[in-house]
Amino acid sequence: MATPNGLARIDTNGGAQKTKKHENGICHDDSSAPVRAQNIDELHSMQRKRSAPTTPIKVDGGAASPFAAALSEEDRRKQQLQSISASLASLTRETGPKVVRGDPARKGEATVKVAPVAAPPPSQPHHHHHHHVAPTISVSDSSLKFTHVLYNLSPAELYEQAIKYEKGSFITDTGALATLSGAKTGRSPRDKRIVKDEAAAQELWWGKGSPNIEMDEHTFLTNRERAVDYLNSLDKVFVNDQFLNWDPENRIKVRIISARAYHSLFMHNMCIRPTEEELEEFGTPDFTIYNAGKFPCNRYTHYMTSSTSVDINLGRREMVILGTQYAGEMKKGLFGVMHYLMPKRRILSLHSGCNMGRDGDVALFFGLSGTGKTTLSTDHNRLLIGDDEHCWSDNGVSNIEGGCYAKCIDLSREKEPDIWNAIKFGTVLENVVFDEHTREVDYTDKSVTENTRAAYPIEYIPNAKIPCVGPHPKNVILLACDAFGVLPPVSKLNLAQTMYHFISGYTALVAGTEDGIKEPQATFSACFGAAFIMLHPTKYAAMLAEKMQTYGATGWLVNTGWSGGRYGVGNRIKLAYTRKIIDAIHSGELLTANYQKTEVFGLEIPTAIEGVPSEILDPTNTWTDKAAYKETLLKLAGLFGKNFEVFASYKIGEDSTLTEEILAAGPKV
Ligand SMILES: Nc1ncnc2c1ncn2[C@@H]1O[C@H](COP(=O)(O)OP(=O)(O)O)[C@@H](O)[C@H]1O
Ligand SMILES: C=C(OP(=O)(O)O)C(=O)O
Ligand SMILES: [Ca+2]
Ligand SMILES: [Mn+2]
Repeated sequence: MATPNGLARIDTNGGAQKTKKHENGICHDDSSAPVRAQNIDELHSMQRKRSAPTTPIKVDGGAASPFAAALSEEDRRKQQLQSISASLASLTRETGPKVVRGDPARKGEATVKVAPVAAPPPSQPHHHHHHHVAPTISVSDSSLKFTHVLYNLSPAELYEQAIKYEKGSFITDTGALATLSGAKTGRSPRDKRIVKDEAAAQELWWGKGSPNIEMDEHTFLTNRERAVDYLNSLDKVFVNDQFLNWDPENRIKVRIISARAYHSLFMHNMCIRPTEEELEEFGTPDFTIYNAGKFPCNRYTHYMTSSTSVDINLGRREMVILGTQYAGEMKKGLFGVMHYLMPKRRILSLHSGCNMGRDGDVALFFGLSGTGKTTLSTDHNRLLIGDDEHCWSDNGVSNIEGGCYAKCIDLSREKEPDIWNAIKFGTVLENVVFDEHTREVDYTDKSVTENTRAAYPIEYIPNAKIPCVGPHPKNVILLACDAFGVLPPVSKLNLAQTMYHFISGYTALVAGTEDGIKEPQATFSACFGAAFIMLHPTKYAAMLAEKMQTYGATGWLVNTGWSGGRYGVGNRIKLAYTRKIIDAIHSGELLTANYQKTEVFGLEIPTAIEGVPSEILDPTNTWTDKAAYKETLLKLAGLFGKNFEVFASYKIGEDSTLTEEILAAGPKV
């Protein structure tokens, strides 16, 4: 099998061998073709060329079969690059830069040979003239420039790009790509803008409490131009063409144009990765992101409060990112778009994790950031459908994404083995600190940020359910990390209570993590994801109520936060106990348990759960200072009531009795 120079199994035959292999139904796998390369450089160039997944269809140069598809590989590439060039054209220009495929650093290699194929200015004829034509007024400088497109590179290629060109990129001891996101290590919800055109003014939720801060079309175009100009000024850009939503009927095609290999690898992991065939037929994307995050926004345009601007234009189906390199901005930006597109199709978009038991019982895990969606949906005994973003249609649930984005602060192999093991080659590790020499990551180190993250393809979790779809949910679990320590570890909710808590979207986080005890901060985020919803929360709530009723799903409220006192006095509920509670929900054990009702919040709490000390199930037992407990409980109830005031005047669904029941389902102060 080994070739004469000892290099076994490398196809040096330019792909021609591939077509030969199956001739007459016989697989000539053992035939060793002569090495055609004259030197090692040539061999390397062939090896790279053959293996590059940037060639989405049949290997080029292979014996062109008379039965080949109508569109030649070259024409297809040409179309693809023209479409990217059009993407990169600003609005005042007729064309973008001349985009070519491949890394400019690999001069003279085959990747560059595909040549300038960008749309020529309309005044210039396509062919015949090889002499230089002076630019006309309709041609700007940028359309004369070459921008190399690194199109759907593989993780290995993206590693090389990141390590070679991006400061702060390193390979960790387990093979992950450690990288830094720059000054922003979390999302910037206050800098997110939505273009309020006529349709958006009608359809979206605006005003008090809404996350949608308006932007006019002109300001959007100013920012878009700034982003496009920045991207065009670069030698090379990364382009990802991928999908969102595993439901084949409701799949969305997205294109992400970015300046960093880190961003391209992140989206490679987080979106659904197309097969070669799917990429071949990709066509025009439904939505495009221009990520110029390394470049600040123009502070002199309207609406800007900082150098960061994340702008969504639903009409143009575009998103522009300036002044933040935090990669989560892209994934959550697209999630916002899905929160608009899916309800139009009567599909409910959910900020939740999702998993499924071996006998098909599906659970949803709603919750704000840090409450446990990723941790609890990643369960060794169950199939993972997804950790963060889903759709619930008439056919069941589907994951929107192709990957997971786990928090890794204090990550341990013992407590979260599946996430731990997913941090390997291909995974993006953001803002972690590691040993300079061993490259061993210290997950307890918060010196860059507490929001350290790992982004990995969902198949890195051994029991991922691929395709990531499942039947209608049986359990709807609302997660709240209650730093006040007064919510019970688990409560069973009726439908009205489920809606009340879904619309409230409560969690409480600790203000600071150091210098002693600080007051926990209550956060209310409608639908457990106010930052991403586009319509009024009651629209999503009505859809959820209808679906839960139709399919008979049970609601649960799980406190993954404090017990036995507020933050600083009590302790965070042990993850092992929360897992036992979740197990009892999945198994059905909790449906038939004995319940008692709590004061103020009126929650039904079980008296016993296998594997969990019974005394922790009722917070009145765990607080030693009973007066402090009551005071804190009333304080939190007051915050809930105040938050819900804005929703009191809205009707939920067609039936006004449900609305009244929901209003009555809140705490009584
Ligand atoms: N009882 C608990 N339940 C869930 N998570 C817990 C618990 N105790 C500590 N944690 C930690 O809280 C974090 C939850 O974060 P994560 O699952 O990423 O949240 P989300 O996906 O909702 O943003 C993890 O770091 C997890 O280890
Ligand atoms: C990516 C995010 O989601 P989560 O914290 O819910 O995992 C985020 O909020 O930036
Ligand atoms: Ca070839
Ligand atoms: Mn998560």
